[in-house]
Amino acid sequence: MKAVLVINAGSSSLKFALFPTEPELAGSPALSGQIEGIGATPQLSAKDAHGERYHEAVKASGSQNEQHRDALNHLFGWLSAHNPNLDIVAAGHRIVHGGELYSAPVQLNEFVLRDLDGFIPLAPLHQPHNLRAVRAVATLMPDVPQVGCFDTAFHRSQPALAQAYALPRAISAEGVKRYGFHGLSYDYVARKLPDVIGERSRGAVLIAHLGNGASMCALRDGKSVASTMGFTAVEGLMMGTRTGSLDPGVMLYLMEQKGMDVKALTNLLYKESGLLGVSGISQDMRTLLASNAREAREAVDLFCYRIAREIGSLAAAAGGLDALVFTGGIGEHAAPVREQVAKLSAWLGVTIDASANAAHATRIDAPDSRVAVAVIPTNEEGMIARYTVDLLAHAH
Ligand SMILES: Nc1ncnc2c1ncn2[C@@H]1O[C@H](COP(=O)(O)OP(=O)(O)O)[C@@H](O)[C@H]1O
Ligand SMILES: CC(=O)OP(=O)(O)O
Ligand SMILES: [Mg+2]
Repeated sequence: MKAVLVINAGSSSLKFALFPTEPELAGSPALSGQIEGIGATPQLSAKDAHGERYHEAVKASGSQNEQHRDALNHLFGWLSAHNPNLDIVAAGHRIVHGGELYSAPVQLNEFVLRDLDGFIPLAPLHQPHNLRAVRAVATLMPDVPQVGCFDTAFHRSQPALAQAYALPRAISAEGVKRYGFHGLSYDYVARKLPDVIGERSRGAVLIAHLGNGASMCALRDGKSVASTMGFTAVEGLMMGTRTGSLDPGVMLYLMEQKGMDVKALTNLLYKESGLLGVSGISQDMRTLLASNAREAREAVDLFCYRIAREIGSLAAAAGGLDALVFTGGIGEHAAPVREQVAKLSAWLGVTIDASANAAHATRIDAPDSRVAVAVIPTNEEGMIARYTVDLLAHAH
């Protein structure tokens, strides 16, 4: 089987998919899955096109970085053992940060990788793992062309104003500006919009990508005009373990009064806060929704409140609100979160239908809702496969 291998490497997980290139890239993978729990007890789970499921433990030890390497080696061994005729013709990767240099997918080589190494400090939870996966494929399969697809690229259509921070010009000129992330997800959902909301897809649309990382994007005519994430993937919404927007004065206070250094602050902002920090129980929305603890309730309430506040802000950036779309693990599956966000956004004309919402229907707006409300499952891997095939087709 000739296939494109798609890799989406996160801080503790490695998502993968194989998309057959023949007879046509139909958009559905022959095999997809992930290795989760890298750094603790990594487990591989996958399912094939026939619905068969696979689960196995992954042997990995040592530091997080060593475990990532072990996980990749395990994945390649597993893929070839399960697909004896597998012929990987290309690899497509999610690369979180493309900075100002990369505003479209690009074929990866050592020079491009060196540019991308420069963005590691801007996305410490993602970029090093993304690039490690590219280099591992290059070592194992040196002849396989590889394509990088950037989370930041979709947002390069934003007006300069939406990308600006109120910093001195010299610092802004160095590239300290708002980039925005989850662009592969927004691009995928934006392409689906006309089928789901018709003409309104040309108007003011807000997409809420609520996963482990969470952000929102305002679109006009299908193009990004503003987003909640900025220079790094920590700004904006409250997330699984990330703070989202925080008064910068809090950081100065913690440095001055508590003696916290860069490492401690990075841990605090990226790993110890968000749903996990506020609840003290879990970063997993499923666990929090199932819990009776007051702290779990407070974490979910704050998560929804922050989304509703940002909806107001993005509606201002988009000049209105014609449609609100939920996607990502939480957006697609957590009906109580959608309900709470909709209630807080009633003043903007958002009303949802309780039974459609409970059933995770594609359209969940009530008949009298002024704003269309939709649930569109995202497919970052499918988007990467499409970009990869398109780019390589044009390269030859
Ligand atoms: N059925 C569900 N109900 C509520 N939350 C869910 C459900 N399924 C997944 N989630 C939540 O989705 C989040 C993970 O989202 P996902 O988009 O898969 O994350 P990632 O950013 O790692 O790709 C977790 O908080 C998880 O609890
Ligand atoms: C950019 C980002 O936050 O990604 P993820 O949702 O995969 O953590
Ligand atoms: Mg994600």
